[in-house]
Amino acid sequence: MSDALIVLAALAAIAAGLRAWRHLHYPSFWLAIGFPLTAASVRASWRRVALGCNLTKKRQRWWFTTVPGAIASTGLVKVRRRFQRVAVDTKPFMWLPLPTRHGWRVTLHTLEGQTPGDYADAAERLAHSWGVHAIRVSSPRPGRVVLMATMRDPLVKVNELPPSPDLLKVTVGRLETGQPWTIDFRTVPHWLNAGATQSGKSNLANALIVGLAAQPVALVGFDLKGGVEFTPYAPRLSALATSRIESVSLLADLVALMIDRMGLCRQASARNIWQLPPALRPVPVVVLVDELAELYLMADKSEKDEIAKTSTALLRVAQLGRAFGIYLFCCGQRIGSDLGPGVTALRAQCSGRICHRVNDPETATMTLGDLDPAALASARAIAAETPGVAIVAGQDGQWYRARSFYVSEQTAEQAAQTYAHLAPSWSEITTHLPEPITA
Ligand SMILES: Nc1ncnc2c1ncn2[C@@H]1O[C@H](COP(=O)(O)OP(=O)(O)OP(=O)(O)O)[C@@H](O)[C@H]1O
Repeated sequence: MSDALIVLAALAAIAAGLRAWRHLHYPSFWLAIGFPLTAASVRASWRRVALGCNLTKKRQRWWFTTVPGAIASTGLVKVRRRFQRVAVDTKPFMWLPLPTRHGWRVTLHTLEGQTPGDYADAAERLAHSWGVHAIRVSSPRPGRVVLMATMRDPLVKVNELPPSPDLLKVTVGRLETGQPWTIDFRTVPHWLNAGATQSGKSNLANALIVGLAAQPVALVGFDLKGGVEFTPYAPRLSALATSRIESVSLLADLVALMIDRMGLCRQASARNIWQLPPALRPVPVVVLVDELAELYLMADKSEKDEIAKTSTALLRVAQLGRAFGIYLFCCGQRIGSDLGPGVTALRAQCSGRICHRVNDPETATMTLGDLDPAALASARAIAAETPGVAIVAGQDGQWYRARSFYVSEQTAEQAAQTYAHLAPSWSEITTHLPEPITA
């Protein structure tokens, strides 16, 4: 009887302990106990880890060494200790690790002949040596490398979409560093968002619509999936094209609007609309394109002219739109050079790149190819079970693994209804424009 009671009491104590552990505030627990232990072990193991990851260099040092001396009367060889110059393995100097929300970071001084690329190549080996989820490498200035370690994948669960009060700036998710993932059209005006079906492209577009809906911007949609994606958001859209024919005319409007704004800026001696006095400044326009490939696919030769017009107009918007407050966000399952030179030229204009899970290596290469090859490898490794995870490049010239906040169609629809009164009418925006020449 008493044994059973002891077992029960022990089980109750373990259960209570586990509950308390689950409710511990992770960062404070991490700061108080986890981080000091980890930092000590990182510092203690640095020589071995650097040696194992080929990050050391041989340097000549004055060192006490043992050399064979004279033969003693016993017949044994006497050893002598001598101070002499020998080649020793030198590890890069490591500052004290600092705690971050999801792990730690540490600054290193590179050794002669080393580049940040050498550390990026060794990142996976470093992560395995220290038993962490991932190591990311950045270089704040020449001669310095920062290793950022994440202890566990911070993208397994991301929180609710926060409000986005700044104009043309939307926090759409979280980066693997724990920082917010922000799309800021004024910093990076044009974006390519690629991903296979069910990879999370539309979810990201939903997050953008929810973030921008409350802002004084005009939203324009090109929904080449027959309107199924953006029609529910029509109350907040100023214009929506759901077919190639409608796209040709809407793009002609956008080009005419851009030319009109050019004239306005020229008259006011301004280089862009942001230099205009607020009273004269026209409303910024964010153009959302879903299924980019549909704009370029040709079923028969009769569509050739239409495609050429669409392609040229979209490219002009991408080339000149930034200064005149017209921004692009283009989504596509497949963005390959086989779609024609228009796509390749458009891609070159889009400095913001988002690559969700993709089916073909070419789309990943087209989206991220001219970035670090490691970004490409990371994009190919995105699992189907993690929709919304993407490799993101843009703002600061670096690439990151990130995950968008989950935003259901219902939430985006509700935002579109709530802020429908903020949608500028397209006819008002374009009323003073000359008739576009479509022939
Ligand atoms: N960040 C996310 N977190 C959790 N679930 C997500 C996330 N993003 C997308 N999902 C889930 O993945 C599913 C597919 O997402 P979404 O519709 O955005 O994919 P898609 O790439 O637009 O697909 P398609 O090209 O077929 O329209 C959604 O039903 C949603 O439940």
